[in-house]
Amino acid sequence: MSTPVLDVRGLAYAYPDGHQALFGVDLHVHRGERVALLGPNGAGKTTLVLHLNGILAAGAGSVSVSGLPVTKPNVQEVRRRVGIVFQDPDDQLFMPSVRDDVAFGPANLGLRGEALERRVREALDKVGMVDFADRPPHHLSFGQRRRVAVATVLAMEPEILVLDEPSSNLDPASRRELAEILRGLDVTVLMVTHDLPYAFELCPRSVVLSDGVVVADGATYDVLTDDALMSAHRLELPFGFDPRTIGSPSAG
Ligand SMILES: Nc1ncnc2c1ncn2[C@@H]1O[C@H](COP(=O)(O)OP(=O)(O)OP(=O)(O)O)[C@@H](O)[C@H]1O
Repeated sequence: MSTPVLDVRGLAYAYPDGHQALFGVDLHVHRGERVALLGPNGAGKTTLVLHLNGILAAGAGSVSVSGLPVTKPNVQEVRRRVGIVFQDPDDQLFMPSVRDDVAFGPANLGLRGEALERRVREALDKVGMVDFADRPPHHLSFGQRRRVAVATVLAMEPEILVLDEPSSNLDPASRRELAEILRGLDVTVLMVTHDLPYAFELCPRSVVLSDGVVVADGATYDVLTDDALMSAHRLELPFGFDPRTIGSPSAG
């Protein structure tokens, strides 16, 4: 099989106060996959994500992105390859205009002039925000800001897009629109979420992390319909949502 885009092996991590958050996590994500990372509060999902672009350094084990180890000397290239969209778009948008925010990363990589303009336009086009290029980000709705945050990451042409709770704080229409955008992207996706219907809709595969350990890794349908697994790890389907009555969504 090809080199995984994301290859996490035996990853263990303890915070400086001694709290052990990850115990030997293995996770392999291949090109084009969309994978949901599920698990109760405190499972270690954020801790894992912070290792993917070198914000945290592995205590034991390793993380590689398309064969490149996530280590200090590689951190700049790793951060181009791993695009993380954090939960709060305001953590990612700080320039006077949408265009400037989306241009910031590629300009840092040395892109200029028409090449930079094109990169920005393409990224905004992917999230349906071209018409907002001249607007100050703080004048946009929350849902629009989240889409711009996704564009800032796409403009780096990452190998993997990591999304932390992408559906949080979105109204139903914005939630659906973002799902359509994400489904249409030609990029590998790892999505951290407590929104199990969103995981079901978007990600054919789910990985469940609990107490710092991977306790399940398989088809999202199988994970969400495994009642013993779900209750053992405090995962609950919202009232009225039953994957069995919907059936497996297409992987497309
Ligand atoms: N800076 C820190 N120092 C010490 N312990 C921490 C720190 N950050 C997180 N933890 C602990 O590590 C464990 C994993 O936390 P983490 O934030 O990775 O979980 P999570 O799965 O992302 O949770 P949530 O779903 O609530 O976002 C928790 O027990 C948490 O209290």
